[in-house]
Amino acid sequence: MTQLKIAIQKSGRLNEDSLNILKDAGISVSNGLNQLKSSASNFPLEILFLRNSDIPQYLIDGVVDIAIIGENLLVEKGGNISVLEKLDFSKCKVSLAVPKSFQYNSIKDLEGKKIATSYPNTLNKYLNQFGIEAELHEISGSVEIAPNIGLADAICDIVSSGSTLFQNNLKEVEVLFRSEAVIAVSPIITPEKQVILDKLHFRIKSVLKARSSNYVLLNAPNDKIEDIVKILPGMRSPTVLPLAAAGWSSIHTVIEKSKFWELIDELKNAGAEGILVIPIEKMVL
Ligand SMILES: Nc1ncnc2c1ncn2[C@@H]1O[C@H](COP(=O)(O)OP(=O)(O)OP(=O)(O)O)[C@@H](O)[C@H]1O
Ligand SMILES: O=P(O)(O)OC[C@H]1O[C@H](OP(=O)(O)OP(=O)(O)O)[C@H](O)[C@@H]1O
Ligand SMILES: [Mg+2]
Repeated sequence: MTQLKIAIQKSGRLNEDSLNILKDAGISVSNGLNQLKSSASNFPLEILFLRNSDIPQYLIDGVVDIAIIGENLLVEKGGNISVLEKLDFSKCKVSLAVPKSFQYNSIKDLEGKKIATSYPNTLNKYLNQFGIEAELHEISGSVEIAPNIGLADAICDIVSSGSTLFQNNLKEVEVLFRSEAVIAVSPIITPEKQVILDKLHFRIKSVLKARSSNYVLLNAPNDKIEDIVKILPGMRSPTVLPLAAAGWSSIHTVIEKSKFWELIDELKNAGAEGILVIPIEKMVL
């Protein structure tokens, strides 16, 4: 039987969230300690646990069909790998940073400077856009230490909370790229495997939609229903059910988490009471 091959980071930031999204999509994967390969028991999926930095090449060569990987790494490695879906975790930036004492006004200030980075291609492309020539030093980790040990004048690396920059007395001056974990697809996926991928993609979209939405129930006097319904986005139209108490109804709808706090004051002002917010497990549109 044909199986789709997915690469997942063996250990590190992406590992747990990657396994969780498969689990939420109803796919059971057993991954014992130090296991490098596993098969899902209830879906035609083979899982390979690999080093993050090796994954783009495996995709290019078609050794794996898809992968869960940071988009920043795909951009850095190039190749004809497509992004099927952004997964809303491992959000970070690839940024340029300089020591706090560096009087930075524009990218021109980096002309001729030494820059330490784990992302030389991404950085080169960015500098070329502005016609800046700099001396790039490629290092694979702990990049932020480079200016403090006299190795570089600036760095280009991943920034998330900014605490590593802060601890090393650096300030972010340019954001080159905003990244998050994605499902990446090999350029040489077969039509047979594409059918399996379409099924997996459908499930993952349902998981992502559910993760970003809540089910909301509220009570309102009947004469306020019209005003409240106007405020609510809903999948199609909110459900309105009568309460046991005469003249009152319960209104049910789905609200995107990002919009909830904007809507709540409007709903209360329009007469909504007893608002309940419930997580959604899956959402199939
Ligand atoms: N501090 C961070 N916050 C959020 N996402 C991050 C952060 N650092 C890295 N990432 C994202 O997570 C991915 C994996 O990062 P992780 O630190 O686990 O591995 P790595 O250092 O890139 O590579 P390796 O697996 O070779 O050690 C990165 O490619 C990036 O997309
Ligand atoms: O803005 P922050 O929240 O501080 O995160 C940014 C840091 O996180 C990553 O390092 P990681 O811990 O993965 O170590 P590494 O250099 O070995 O990859 C990245 O390379 C930055 O150094
Ligand atoms: Mg890292």
